[in-house]
Formats: sequence, structure tokens, C-alpha cells
Amino acid sequence: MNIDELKKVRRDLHRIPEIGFQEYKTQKYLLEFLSKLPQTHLQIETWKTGIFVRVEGTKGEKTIGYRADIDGLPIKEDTDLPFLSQHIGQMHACGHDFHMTIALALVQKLVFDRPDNHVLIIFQPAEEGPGGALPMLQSDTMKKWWPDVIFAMHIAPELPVGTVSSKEGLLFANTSELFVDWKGKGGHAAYPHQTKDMIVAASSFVVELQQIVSRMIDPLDSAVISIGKITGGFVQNVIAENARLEGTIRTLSADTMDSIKDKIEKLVQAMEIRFDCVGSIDYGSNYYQVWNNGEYINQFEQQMNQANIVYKQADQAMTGEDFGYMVKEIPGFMFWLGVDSPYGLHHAKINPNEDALIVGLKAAERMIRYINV
Ligand SMILES: CC(=O)N[C@@H](CCC[C@H](N)C(=O)O)C(=O)O
Repeated sequence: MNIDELKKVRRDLHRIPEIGFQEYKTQKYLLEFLSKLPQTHLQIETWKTGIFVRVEGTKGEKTIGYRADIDGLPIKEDTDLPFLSQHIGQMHACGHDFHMTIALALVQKLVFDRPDNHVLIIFQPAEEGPGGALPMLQSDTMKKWWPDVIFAMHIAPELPVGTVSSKEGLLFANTSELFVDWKGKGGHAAYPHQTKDMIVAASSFVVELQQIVSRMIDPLDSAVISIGKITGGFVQNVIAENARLEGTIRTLSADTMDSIKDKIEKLVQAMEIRFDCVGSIDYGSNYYQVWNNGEYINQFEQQMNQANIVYKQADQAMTGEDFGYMVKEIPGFMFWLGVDSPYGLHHAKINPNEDALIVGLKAAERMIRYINV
């Protein structure tokens, strides 16, 4: 695909974002694209809303895995792009439209100019939640086509086009979702003493929560607790009987994650006593950290230098990625692809520079053809 074809595919996909495990139109689009390629050395198997694509290598000694995530986010797009999301309230605000486009272009290149090794391209649903990587990893198709090495990319709005970035060891954090439901007693807004106000309980809890990271975690360690959504109540003059908080916890180690969860549980108990209410915690989905293999990061840096793509040393980030489960089981790595957008990941105005599609394709293809397994 040339840049115009890459842009077209990216824009088609950008128009139809779908959240985790509902990527039906996305899967259909991907399958239609793949069905138009010569099928002789191509094997395609669907898994839920995801797809496994295997390109048979000419020598076939090893299998190189490459993973692209395919889901969008429940965000209302706030751009004036002509290819704006057609699904109101859903958006590719994390670059998965880029990731898929590059993966499709990669398959196309590889079927016309086959590599020595086999290649397994994984179109994975539900990266933003509840997580498709772990169940895909455990699937029969994955076991049958198990790769010897695996890698993936993620767009980086803060990096210029022409740049990639990564590091050995920990790249992305351990994550856990956090949902807390509060149940008290509703009533008339003028008679608060007859109620158990869950707006006040939930608000106090959010404020107290901030002190776990700032006062109870070693400042030389790092952690994040963010609440992204609060719901509760029905109308301005009725005290809310229920409230719900939705957030996420990020840590650099599994031990710190356990310690934070323990502190959150104690805080909920304390709030139950203070507000005479019931708090219930659900940790939703948890992602294992992304740990990059040092040997492959060295190779990646060398290959990028030879391809005239600028390689920068990355810092570890508090983003999460269920790709962490894949590199836990299979040696590999993840890297950032510079897309130069003033708005960051998960922002309703993010608009990555499409020139980066060529760079991402070149970087991925180079690794697939030249990685030394
Ligand atoms: C790359 C990226 O932005 N990933 C997401 C993963 C979210 C996992 C889960 N829903 C959670 O919030 O813990 C991220 O927000 O980092």
C-alpha cells in the first residue's frame, strides 16, 4: 500500500470504532481486505471478534508474531475531521486504527514478498478492556501457531513522525480496573439527617483515595489511582441512595498493586463505618506489565538505525497493555511510534499524523524480515 492507500484504510477504520468484543464491523472490514489477497500461503482463523493471520514463510524455521489491537474507546470524538467516527460516543482515540492499518499492509507485503520465517499477525480485540490478549493466548489457534518471538507497536502522540522509541525491561505498568459501588439510604434533600448520602460518601472516598499514593507508597516507587467516572443520584433535590466510581490503578510492580488494593479495601471499610453504608469493590480486568526483552530491544535499535528511523530511549509509562500477557509467555517487545499530535492518547481531539503509517510499516516489516530469533 502506498501512503494514499494506507490513509484510506485508516480512515475507513476510523469511521467505525467499536468497543471491546463488539468489533463486528471492524472484523468484517479486516476479513474483506484479507480475502482479496492471494490465499495460497495465507491462513486465516477468526477468534471471537479477533483474527489470526498466518503467512507461510519460504523456509519456515521460526514463527514471528506481531500483534495489533482493534478496539475503540467509549469517547465522543471532538474533531472536525471529514472521516469522523460514525459511531457516536465511540472513537479510535488510542490509535488502534493506525495499528490495524499497519498490520493489514504488513500482511499484504508479506504475501507478495514472503519472508523466510512464518509470520503470525494477531488482530486482537478488547485491549482497552476487558482484555483480549490473555484469552487469545490460551486459544487453540494460538497454541497451533505459537510464535518464537512477538512484538507490537503503539502510537505516541508526543513523539515526532520518523521516530520510534522503546526500552529494555519495564515499558508499561501493571494495571487493575477499579469499580466501587456505594449503597446508603436516599431521601429528601432537605432532610439529610434521615438519609445516608452516597454522593458525600463517594466524594470523600475519592479525596481519601488520593492519599494512598501520596502518603503510603514509597515516592521512589510509583503508582497512580485515577477515577474517570462518577455516577449517582437522579435529581438535584433528592439525596442519592447509590453512587458508583469507576477508575484504574497503575503500579510498577505486582507487590505494590497488592499493597494498594489492600489499602483501598481498608479505606472502603472505614467509609462504611463513617457513612453507615455498604461499599462493594470490583477490580474488573487486570493487565500484567509489559516487560521488553533486552536482546530484541538491541536488535530493534540496530534495525531502526539501519532503516534511518530515529530510535529514542523511552521512559517507563503508566499506561497499561494486555500485550504484557503475550510478552510474559513469549520473548518480545513493544515500541512507541511517533505520530506527533498536540492531543494525547484517549483525548477526544487526538489526530495522529498519518505520515507515521509509512514509518510504522517500515519498522514492523524490517523487524519481521531481519529479526534474529
Ligand atoms: C495503551 C492504553 O492506553 N491502554 C489502556 C489499557 C486500559 C486497561 C484497563 N481498562 C484499565 O483501565 O486498567 C490504558 O488506559 O492504559
